[in-house]
Amino acid sequence: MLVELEGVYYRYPDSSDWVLKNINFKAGEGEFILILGPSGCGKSTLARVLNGLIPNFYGGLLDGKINIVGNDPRKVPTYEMSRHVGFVFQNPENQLFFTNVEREVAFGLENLGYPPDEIRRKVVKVLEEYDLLELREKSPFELSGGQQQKVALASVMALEPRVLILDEPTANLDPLSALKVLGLVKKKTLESKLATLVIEHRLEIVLPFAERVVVMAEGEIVYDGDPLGALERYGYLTGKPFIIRLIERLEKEGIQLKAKSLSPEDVAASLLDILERGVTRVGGN
Ligand SMILES: Nc1ncnc2c1ncn2[C@@H]1O[C@H](COP(=O)(O)OP(=O)(O)OP(=O)(O)O)[C@@H](O)[C@H]1O
Repeated sequence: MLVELEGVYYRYPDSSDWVLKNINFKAGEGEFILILGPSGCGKSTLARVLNGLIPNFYGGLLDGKINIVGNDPRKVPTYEMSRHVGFVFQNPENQLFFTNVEREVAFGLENLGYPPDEIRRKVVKVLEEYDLLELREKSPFELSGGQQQKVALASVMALEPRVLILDEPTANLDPLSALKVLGLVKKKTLESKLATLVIEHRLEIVLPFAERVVVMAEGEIVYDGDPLGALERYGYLTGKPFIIRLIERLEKEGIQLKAKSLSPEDVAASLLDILERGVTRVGGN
């Protein structure tokens, strides 16, 4: 397991009650997990526990068993945690500081004391991987929202973290850029055996990538399971994604899709199967 939380409670220095209550959560290699829940339920607070900003930066009272890639954030400084846990903020502008993309990506590695030639090698590799090599001399602030998001992601990925947390990664992106960024993250999660946690409201875009959904409410985890179960119980939290509305609309017509998952590939395969075999209506109107 890369992440193990057992009976975790947390309160900020000025909170009147626990903000996280009895959190039991594990995440292993290659998992892509979507974290859902209404505003104020504790999603960002949970992310801060995982990257060590809680308690190292925020203070407060943190209780319970915590193991993040073999580390307890209460015993390890935040910069050391950043080696293991990559965190991409909702607004990438807030984590970009330098006058060119290359410097931006190199910064974290310099901070961790890597030798210059190793830094150069790692920077080029990550810039290539994220299709940013041509933009290496540009200021991150001249780039589009999608490109900035990729630079923020590349800067974090250059440190080769085992756990990746994305806080509303698609908030500033058009749907196509959002799909591209998430596709890249999903690929990386599987290839490098990361545990990736995505906090996101735009279910429509993230759901097809997630095999596991965690729903939080008032500081507790109230659901941890497959995406369909989460939608059945908590669909009202965010509105149903397009793909679910499509499946329900077809069911109304008596056409049942036998998709293995909600990924566009599986839904398309199921639709093609129907086209090939012809429609067999079951009930419906
Ligand atoms: N720095 C802080 N100091 C004190 N209380 C805080 C702090 N940050 C968040 N809180 C409180 O902790 C609770 C959980 O907030 P958190 O930001 O984790 O929720 P969230 O689910 O991420 O919300 P959103 O979706 O709006 O980002 C809320 O009641 C919030 O007011």
